[in-house]
Amino acid sequence: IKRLSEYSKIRPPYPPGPKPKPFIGNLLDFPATSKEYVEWGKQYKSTILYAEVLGTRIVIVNSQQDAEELFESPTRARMYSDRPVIPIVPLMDCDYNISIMRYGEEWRQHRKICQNHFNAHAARNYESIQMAKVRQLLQGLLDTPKEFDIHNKMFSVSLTMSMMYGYEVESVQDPCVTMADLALTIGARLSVPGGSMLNVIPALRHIPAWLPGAPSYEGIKQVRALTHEVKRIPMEFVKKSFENGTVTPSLVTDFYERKYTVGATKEEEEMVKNVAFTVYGAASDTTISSTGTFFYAMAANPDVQKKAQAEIDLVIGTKRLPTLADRGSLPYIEAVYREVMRFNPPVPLSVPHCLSEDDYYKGYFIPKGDYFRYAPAAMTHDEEVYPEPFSFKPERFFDEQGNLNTNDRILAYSFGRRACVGKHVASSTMWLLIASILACYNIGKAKDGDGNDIEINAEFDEDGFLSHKRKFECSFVVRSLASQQLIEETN
Ligand code: HEM
Repeated sequence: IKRLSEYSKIRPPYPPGPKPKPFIGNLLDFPATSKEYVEWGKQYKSTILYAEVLGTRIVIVNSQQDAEELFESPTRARMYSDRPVIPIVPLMDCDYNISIMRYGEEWRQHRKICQNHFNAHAARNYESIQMAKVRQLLQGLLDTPKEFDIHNKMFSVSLTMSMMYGYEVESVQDPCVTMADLALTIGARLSVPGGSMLNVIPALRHIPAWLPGAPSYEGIKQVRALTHEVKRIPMEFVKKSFENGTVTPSLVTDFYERKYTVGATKEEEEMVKNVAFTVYGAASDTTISSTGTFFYAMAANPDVQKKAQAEIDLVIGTKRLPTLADRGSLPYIEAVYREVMRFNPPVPLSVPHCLSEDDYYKGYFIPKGDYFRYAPAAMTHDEEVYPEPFSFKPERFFDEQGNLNTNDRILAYSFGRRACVGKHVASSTMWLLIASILACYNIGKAKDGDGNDIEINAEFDEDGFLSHKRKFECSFVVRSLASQQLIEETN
């Protein structure tokens, strides 16, 4: 097709999608939620779709098969691994972030550090921190069960800060947490194509801020100042812990141990810091989202919960908490984990990739420079693959003989060379959390003042990047005195 179109100068069409309006394109009809992509797919009878927003061309893939072909086939993987240039990113001092780096040598070197520290084998090094944080979570749920949302957040951010810096977060009000959250929220809002005029017309940055019509720099300055602090505070902490002899193992402290003994270059130091800063943003909210989905799924599906608890009681008993060594012996818990990640992929519409060369696929033209996104939420709700996709059914991951089936690919971690490099850490964290909470707690509906069940809404909210369970109430009741003692003894 490529040769033919070059020869005839007639190119194949873009994939189907809604007709763009002048200048704004599809800004007004661009889906606000991932469910709408499934509808678009049905409406335009295609698993590959096309839209334009303020001059940015966006291709969206709704099917796993297409995503595997485009992101992973040896002939295409490289072409689909770049990230779009977002002009506002360097102005906010956010170009340290690996997940938005252009595909190239700088990204490759950072990715290598990530792979060395988060591959399947290395991920096991984090088990003692994961266990300690899960136990703190269990204790928090015992002390103030109604505050399960806060415990969820505390678990995720304290785990990440501990793994990266050995930094002990005291509360979700820790300045490092509040500032990072604010920087990520404002930064994400400004980084989308329509988030700032600087993304649409980069040359506007040459207009002095005092001139009428100049773009606003308020948000940019705020993100820059917050990013500076979020980088400074944990590094100060690491420095002090070396001075005071109170260092605990973590990615950054291990690096400095090495630097002070065998030496390391300044470039390596910068890269390790960049990895640690990136992981806070990449790991925290995604884990919070997955845990929120798990809490909801258990409260709304008591039968699933009972089945999972029966398996834990049979295999582990009630005298100890689960460990990662139990993972292979608890297939139903494994299926609950897979179903949590399927039911609500935390990033329902992927981080944008960018095409580095023109491509021709399924008779469509996909030009170089296009934003390329895939919709994991559309894939994990494909009725052909997952019948009754909006029901929470871990049973879908078993074969007819009652063994776990081979569908163990977690689509929420994405495809190809930019796929989540922390997926082994994320997987063990989520598994341990699920097994430990089910071992100790019954999650159920909360009661109102008259003792009636409070119904749980089934809604999830999407902010353009992440999907989170909408706020709901539920109860955490410790399963037995033995469970309570286990929690208290281990804290
Ligand atoms: C449930 C938890 C998690 C989910 C669902 C998740 C999902 C994702 C997704 C969808 C991407 C973008 C992939 C793409 O662009 O195609 C990503 C990138 C990334 N993730 Fe995760 N993630 C999780 C946890 C983690 C953890 C625990 C770490 C680190 C320990 C991590 C580190 C990263 C990094 C560094 C990137 C950027 C990779 C690159 O651009 O080369 N993530 N993740």
